[in-house]
Amino acid sequence: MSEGTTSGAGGAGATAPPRRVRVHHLRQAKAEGRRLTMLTAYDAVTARLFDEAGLDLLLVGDSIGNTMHGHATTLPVTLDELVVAARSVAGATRRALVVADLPFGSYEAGPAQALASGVRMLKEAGVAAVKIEGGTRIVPQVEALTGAGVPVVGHLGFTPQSEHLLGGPRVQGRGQEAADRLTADALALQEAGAVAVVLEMVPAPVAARVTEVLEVPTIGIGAGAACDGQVLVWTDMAGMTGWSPRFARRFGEVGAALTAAAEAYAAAVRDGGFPGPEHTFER
Ligand SMILES: Nc1nc(=O)c2c([nH]1)NC[C@@H]1CN(c3ccc(C(=O)N[C@@H](CCC(=O)O)C(=O)O)cc3)CN21
Ligand SMILES: CC(C)C(=O)C(=O)O
Ligand SMILES: [Mg+2]
Repeated sequence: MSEGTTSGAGGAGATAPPRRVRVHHLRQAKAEGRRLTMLTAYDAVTARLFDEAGLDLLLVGDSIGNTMHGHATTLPVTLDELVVAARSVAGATRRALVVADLPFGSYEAGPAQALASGVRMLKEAGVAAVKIEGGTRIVPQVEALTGAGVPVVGHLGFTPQSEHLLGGPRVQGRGQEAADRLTADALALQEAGAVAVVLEMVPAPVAARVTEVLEVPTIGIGAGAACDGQVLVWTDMAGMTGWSPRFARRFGEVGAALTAAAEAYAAAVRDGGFPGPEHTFER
């Protein structure tokens, strides 16, 4: 889905902003067979880089808890924390559609709670959609958000906010009954108004079937190649971590590059090579 990166085609000049990806483009991309690309981002620095790289969607994930705040799970992340991160991402993004997770405890109580949290994300952070975990049990929340103009992305399969209930990071939807339940959940989310559904740690044939029956796109993470799009946690994608889930691929060694830059800086300070005359105000 890269058509929006060619800006200025209408004669508006080289400085015309790229066309913004919007929620109605998601179904359109699926119908036209264009794969959707999504990465997490937690701050303005990475959001600008990923937006310039042409990513279609950026997810301000509650994985910020693991990746940036050093928690073992996503559970401690608060709505206040995620609103700050989402505001940074949305403010630094020109083309990508920005989606923010609603964190654990900010939507489960019911439609009113979900709506209050979703409205904060659009009003205070300026994102275009929110993502919530769960199927049939959160349909009232999806309906309330959608009805109020807050687009919702669903999230099925392994849902990290329920990891204690699920017994850890486990593949979900194995076996006929579980696969049928997952498919029914996906259809229920779409019926309630979800604009896309993330499938995490789902057997590839099950994700393929869900992708086939849905009109809205599926975005997979550990869910095989048949999904309409893919999402990864950026620190896994860029090689920032020692360990990553099996479903992630390192597309770079940014962690090693950053360590090398920091070492070079420290060495130059120690040996007097930095700052040089060009970095110095003589008067
Ligand atoms: N860095 C990072 N990457 C992620 O993809 C991610 C997060 N953090 N935090 C939020 C959730 C949690 N996720 C996780 C967490 C752990 C595993 C894990 O331990 N997987 C094992 C076993 C999987 C199995 O075969 O059952 C693995 O080896 O990949 C997977 C996904 C995915 N999300
Ligand atoms: C792994 C993705 C889908 C997510 O929810 C997150 O990064 O929080
Ligand atoms: Mg998440």
